[in-house]
Amino acid sequence: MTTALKPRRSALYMPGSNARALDKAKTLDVDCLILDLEDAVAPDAKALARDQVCEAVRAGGYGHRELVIRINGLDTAWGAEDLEAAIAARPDAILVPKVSSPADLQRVAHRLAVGNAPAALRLWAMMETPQAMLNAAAIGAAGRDPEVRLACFVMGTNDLAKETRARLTPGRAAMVPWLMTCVAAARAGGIDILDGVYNDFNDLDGFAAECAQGMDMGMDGKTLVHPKQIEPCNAAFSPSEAEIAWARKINEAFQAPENADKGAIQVDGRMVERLHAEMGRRVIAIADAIVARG
Ligand SMILES: CC(C)(COP(=O)(O)OP(=O)(O)OC[C@H]1O[C@@H](n2cnc3c(N)ncnc32)[C@H](O)[C@@H]1OP(=O)(O)O)[C@@H](O)C(=O)NCCC(=O)NCCSC(=O)C[C@H](O)C(=O)O
Ligand SMILES: [Mg+2]
Repeated sequence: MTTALKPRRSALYMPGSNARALDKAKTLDVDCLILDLEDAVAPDAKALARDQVCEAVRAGGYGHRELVIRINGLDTAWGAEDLEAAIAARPDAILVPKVSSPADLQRVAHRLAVGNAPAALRLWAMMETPQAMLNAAAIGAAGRDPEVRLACFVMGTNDLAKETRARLTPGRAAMVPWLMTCVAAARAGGIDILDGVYNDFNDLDGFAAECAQGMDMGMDGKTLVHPKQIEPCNAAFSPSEAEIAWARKINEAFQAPENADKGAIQVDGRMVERLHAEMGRRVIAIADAIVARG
């Protein structure tokens, strides 16, 4: 299923056990909030986190921000209860951790159907296991199955590093093949994809470099661990004024009567095809959606 065009430049994780962070999130200029019940929450705090997160989602007050609850895996002691509580709370999406096959998503989707979850509630999938890298195409293909409701991949580079023993180095050479495999799988499935987190949140230069790399890779946005990463992330994943101007220029050029029957034309000394105009229309739509979101 093709998701509606919405900016997902920045997605901030926050531990569901941190009431202060849940409140503060209402003031942060972030596109998505991932309210975490999984790895950011200690076992003793799981029930408290579930209650706080579901109450916060029910109470609302988060404005344009897309609300996503990350549940624990269904193979854990908390997963089934998290899922039922999340369905009842009605967030925009439920993020399923450690997805390794389409069956992992189908199981959750079945619970959504049985629990009469609202039609608008989507599934997001954490891509963070070695099996997920090997099954990326099949998992992404679930995006074409309306019953699964899959809308977005989220790269879990910390778990991926742990499970594969690959190192997270500047430039992420070891991760690039997996990141690009998942970008291709997401696009084939018609869904969005968000890049993994940058743990060293005080290193804003390193963070900016990784945002630029994610943008070059085709990521729709990046997941974040700290509020200070939001502003540079939004800037990196927003179309620049120059990109918007170029997009408008090539669309206007193709609309000119003399170009009506042409597939390729010259604009400012560069060859431009209709596919570039199509790409430009997406840039303009994203820019308009960012403005509309306020
Ligand atoms: C890393 C942190 C624990 C640091 O927290 P803290 O020591 O409180 O930092 P600061 O003093 O600098 O905080 C300043 C203020 O900002 C608020 N804050 C901090 N982080 C967040 C946040 N994530 N969301 C909302 N608000 C936040 C503090 O409350 C302070 O506010 P104030 O009191 O008004 O001054 C912390 O940043 C943190 O917990 N980050 C998120 C950790 C997390 O969720 N991790 C799990 C996801 S990462 C992952 O697992 C990805 C994937 O699965 C994979 O495998 O890769
Ligand atoms: Mg993880």
